[in-house]
Amino acid sequence: MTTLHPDILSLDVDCAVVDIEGTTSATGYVVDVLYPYSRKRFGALLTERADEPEVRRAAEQVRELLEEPDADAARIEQALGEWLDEDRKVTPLKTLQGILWSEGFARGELVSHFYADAVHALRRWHAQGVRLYVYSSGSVAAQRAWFRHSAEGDLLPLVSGLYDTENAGPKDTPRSYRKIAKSIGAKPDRILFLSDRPAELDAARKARWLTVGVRRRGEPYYEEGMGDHPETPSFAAIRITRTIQRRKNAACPKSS
Ligand SMILES: CSCCC(=O)C(=O)COP(=O)(O)O
Ligand SMILES: [Mg+2]
Repeated sequence: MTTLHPDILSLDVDCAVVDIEGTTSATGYVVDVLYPYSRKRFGALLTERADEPEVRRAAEQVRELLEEPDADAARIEQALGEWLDEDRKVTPLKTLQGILWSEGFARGELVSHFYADAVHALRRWHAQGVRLYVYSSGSVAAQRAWFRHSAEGDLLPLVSGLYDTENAGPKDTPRSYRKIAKSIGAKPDRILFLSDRPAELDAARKARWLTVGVRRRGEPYYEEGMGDHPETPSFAAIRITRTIQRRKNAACPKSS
């Protein structure tokens, strides 16, 4: 990484992978708008749509996590509510939220939030030919709806692939980042990861990715800081140069 100006981070990479909550978008919006939206609807989803394969599979995963094989819909709803209160990034919770949110976005009841600097940078990098990916604890279905239904319009065409805790694994585990790098076909040192959470940045670095902590005032990890990762308060301060001659096989093909 080169420093052009004390506040500008200049990086030479082929791909950027972005976290959502706290990084491209405000945690407050997720917690204040999306979480109550799902909480109100879990009961009906678990009872009226219990036979849908995704709902059945998520309910089964909740029972496994609780180690309560006979947990009924009411008990599962209670557990989901507790995980929401604790903001636990548990896969079946995220799957069920993803079902409800994507339907809410499609009906026009929800519109996603992006920080303006993130939208500008994603558009700029995409125009430069930088391949963009998302890695979030929110399910792939939720991510797709989130990017499609933003206040700035449909941002989904900017991204080449979406990763979550189901198709990649937990975000604080280096193995998940190795899996993503393999899936997108990029060398780890040609991938930039942007996140608000130091544990995720640590895991990405262990997988030999480049990391930048996005440290926005008012976000939950602001006070904790980004450890020893380079940090920025805004995507506006990140320049992607791609000056190194592209090597054979260095391209990042499209993924899921
Ligand atoms: C569209 S994803 C909604 C946000 C969410 O539920 C979540 O868990 C995001 O976590 P992140 O990994 O993006 O910090
Ligand atoms: Mg985050």
